[in-house]
Amino acid sequence: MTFDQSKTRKVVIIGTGFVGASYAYSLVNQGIVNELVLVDLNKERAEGEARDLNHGMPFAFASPMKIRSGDYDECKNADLVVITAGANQAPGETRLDLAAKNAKIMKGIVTSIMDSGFKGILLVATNPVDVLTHVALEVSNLPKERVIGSGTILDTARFRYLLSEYYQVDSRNVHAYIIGEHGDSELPVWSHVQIGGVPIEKYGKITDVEKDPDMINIYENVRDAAYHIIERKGATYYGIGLGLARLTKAILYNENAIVTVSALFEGEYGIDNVYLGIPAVVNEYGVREKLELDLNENELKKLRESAAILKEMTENVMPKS
Ligand SMILES: NC(=O)C1=CN([C@@H]2O[C@H](COP(=O)(O)OP(=O)(O)OC[C@H]3O[C@@H](n4cnc5c(N)ncnc54)[C@H](O)[C@@H]3O)[C@@H](O)[C@H]2O)C=CC1
Ligand SMILES: CC(=O)C(=O)O
Repeated sequence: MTFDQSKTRKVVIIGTGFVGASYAYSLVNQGIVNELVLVDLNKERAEGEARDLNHGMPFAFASPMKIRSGDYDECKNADLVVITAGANQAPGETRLDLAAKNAKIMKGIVTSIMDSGFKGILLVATNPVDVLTHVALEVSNLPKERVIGSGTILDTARFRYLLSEYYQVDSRNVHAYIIGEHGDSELPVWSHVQIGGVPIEKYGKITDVEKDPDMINIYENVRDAAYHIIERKGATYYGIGLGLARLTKAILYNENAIVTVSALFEGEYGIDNVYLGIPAVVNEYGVREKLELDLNENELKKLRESAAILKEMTENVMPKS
């Protein structure tokens, strides 16, 4: 794997807790950026993370990176700013329970980013990610293509992993999407699941995939994965750290990659003015296009229900200007 190093690629991470630090570590391992700046309310923490990461540089696989802690002025010439700051879930809490608290934090952070003169792409991971990406859009006034949420990238990865374990095939040969809310109302697009290009009902010799107990169990384990991990270790971070690195590569290397991000719906699937997880083509300009999946009636109904939940929550917490 070699990357074009002729261009400087600068990323600023806002929030260097579990998620921000895991993402930074993934970037270092994959050598995706040249310059990485860590910003946190807790400046000591950001500085400590920067020092620790720098000490791994002699072991890094790719070209050396410049890593430092800093402040919002660093966003001015950044290609990408990734927001991972804010409260995470306590055991038993839903992502939506964090909405009011994190919307206030998001407003302050995005205002500071924009005050720097930032003109790049904003990527949001803070939960509830769909709601907060919409807040980031409103506060930043950036074009909608350039305000992206990590959406269901992690849920889709969990889904592919669990299917790959069940069928004992490489997860990279499983094609499957989770769409809608990154949260309790998310849904699996069973009608489009393929193993090595073969539809799942044929591959798995299943008559009705939506009613199959093993497949329902897989979906429920995807939906509830964060709860299961938070009960055991307090937070989730490696999976999303790698997912954010994947999105970073898609953006900074103009990959036109199809990834399940949270993007603004504007009438697609009969859904308007709400951010939701959907497979989309992502490149250096942000979201180039959302895929128009041929959803069945049940999937469409569930997607619209998920959208309605998020829309109401977004309206409730959207900061007044
Ligand atoms: N989108 C996804 O798939 C996932 C999202 N998350 C979300 O990521 C967020 C962060 O989670 P963790 O890293 O585990 O939390 P954490 O508590 O470890 O880190 C949060 C960091 O944000 C910083 N912070 C708080 N307010 C700030 C502000 N105004 N400006 C700058 N920094 C500020 C804190 O000082 C802390 O270092 C949570 O909302 C969590 O739910 C977590 C996992 C997956
Ligand atoms: C915490 C969270 O959003 C997740 O692990 O999916």
